[in-house]
Amino acid sequence: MERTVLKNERSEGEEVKAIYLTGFMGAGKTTIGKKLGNVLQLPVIDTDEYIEKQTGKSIADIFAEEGEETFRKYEREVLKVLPTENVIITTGGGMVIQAENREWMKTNGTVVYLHCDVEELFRRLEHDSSRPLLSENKRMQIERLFQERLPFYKEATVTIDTTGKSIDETVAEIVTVLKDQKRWP
Ligand SMILES: Nc1ncnc2c1ncn2[C@@H]1O[C@H](COP(=O)(O)OP(=O)(O)OP(=O)(O)O)[C@@H](O)[C@H]1O
Ligand SMILES: O=C(O)C1=C[C@@H](O)[C@@H](O)[C@H](O)C1
Ligand SMILES: [Mg+2]
Repeated sequence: MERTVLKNERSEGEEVKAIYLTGFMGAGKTTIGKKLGNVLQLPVIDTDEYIEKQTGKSIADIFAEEGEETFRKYEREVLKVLPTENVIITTGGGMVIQAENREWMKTNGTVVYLHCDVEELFRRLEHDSSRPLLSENKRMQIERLFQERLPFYKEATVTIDTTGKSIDETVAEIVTVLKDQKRWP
């Protein structure tokens, strides 16, 4: 994986630790991360998009041609080559399943878990066909994976419940919590 170096947009002494957004597929990490980046004036890197660029393949093709194990290896690698200051990193839904990744994110940044209940996740993902792990029995797969992963998501520094909230409301709540916890100046 190629290392990414960002132009430092914050003044010296103003560095903030990376903000990692975690959560289940459809929780809104990618969507909310982009808006949060606008509000906080921080660059945003999405690990799924980064892997797609580096490999020149879609996530679906990586799963189909190289298998999930290889995709998980790319996820481990990508975290290590991304900056750990002055950046928002929106992760793939399965980033937290590897202990090594959870440790890395906790050590190097603030981990913000975007929670969403299963009903709403299902509504958001019902007509989506881009996620290889939800290709059949979508409802059952969401419920099973969600229960399996919940303990890992809960290891986050901060949990934000997005259920029933608009994208803008969630963004505003993240900013408030980061400021309250002195994780954002
Ligand atoms: N209130 C809401 N908050 C977040 N997303 C919402 C909301 N309402 C609808 N959506 C839609 O749900 C989808 C969330 O998808 P998004 O790709 O951001 O999720 P993700 O967490 O990045 O998933 P993945 O783990 O697969 O990368 C988007 O299409 C978004 O427009
Ligand atoms: O939850 C998951 O395991 C995944 C989520 C997506 O972001 C992609 O990383 C991929 O579809 C796998
Ligand atoms: Mg995403």
